[in-house]
Amino acid sequence: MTAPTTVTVTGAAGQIGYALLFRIASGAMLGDNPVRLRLLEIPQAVGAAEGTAMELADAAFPLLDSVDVFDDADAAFEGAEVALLVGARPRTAGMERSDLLAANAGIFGPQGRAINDHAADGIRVLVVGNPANTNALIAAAHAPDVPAERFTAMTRLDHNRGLAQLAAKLDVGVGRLRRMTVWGNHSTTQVPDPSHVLLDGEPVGFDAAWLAEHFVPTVANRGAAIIAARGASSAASAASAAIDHVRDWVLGTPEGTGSRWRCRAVANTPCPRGS
Ligand SMILES: NC(=O)c1ccc[n+]([C@@H]2O[C@H](COP(=O)([O-])OP(=O)(O)OC[C@H]3O[C@@H](n4cnc5c(N)ncnc54)[C@H](O)[C@@H]3O)[C@@H](O)[C@H]2O)c1
Repeated sequence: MTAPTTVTVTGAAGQIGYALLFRIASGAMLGDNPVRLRLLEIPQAVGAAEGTAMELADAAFPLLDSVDVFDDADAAFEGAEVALLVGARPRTAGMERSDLLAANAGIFGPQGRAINDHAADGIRVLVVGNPANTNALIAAAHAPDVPAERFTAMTRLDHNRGLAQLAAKLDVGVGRLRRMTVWGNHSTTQVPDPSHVLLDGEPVGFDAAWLAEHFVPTVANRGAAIIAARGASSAASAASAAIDHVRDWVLGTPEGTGSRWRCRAVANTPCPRGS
């Protein structure tokens, strides 16, 4: 039998955590591979995380090897091969950006150190908690023994939002589109870019005015639109994007989905046809 992969998830009792953990346990993230879940929460939320662990057990996932709950980062990251850093300090009313960064540095600095000292050698880290890019940088800076490219910040939700808008505009299924790009930060200043998008493998053009006036602002402001409609921030779609990000990173991108960059720039090998 294949040895289980150890996956650590922080913020496990939060709304993204609740949507994420069941999909990891089902095999949606790592395929037909058993998983060992290690959940990290703050002490006040450990009880809620234990409730989620009970539900995970009750779901009887054949691929779920074990679930353990911790309030100590060193223990939670022990042997981790994949880490999803979801828990973060949200910005509250009256909070300056500098206060937000300081509060998150107090979370992601120690977690980076714990990853450095306790995770498996091949650890892959996805930072979801906002401000995701800055938090990833902080975590990486505290893990000098882990190659920096092992720390990533999530833009996949913006990517998926872009694909959904394009598919609706073209009136096609999202699965027929490839090579969506998002430049910049996970924030309203991002630049979603469909200029390399292929429909069924063929280039497709979009009206410049539609892109500037509808597409870019819709994708960049989608988070706020979800909050306005739902009364809570994106959770299931964020969890789904995290699953997509890690699955493609660990198992490889589907054919025709941007492997050209990877095979040229990273592996320095010729790209397979159709990539
Ligand atoms: N990158 C993206 O595309 C994206 C999309 C949506 C949300 N987010 C961000 O993801 C984060 C989580 O969102 P949510 O809706 O699940 O929030 P939430 O408030 O429902 O849950 C956050 C959880 O993190 C926990 N937590 C706080 N500090 C922690 C610490 N030091 N260690 C472990 N756990 C800790 C909290 O107890 C809570 O259970 C937020 O920062 C949110 O802004 C990012």
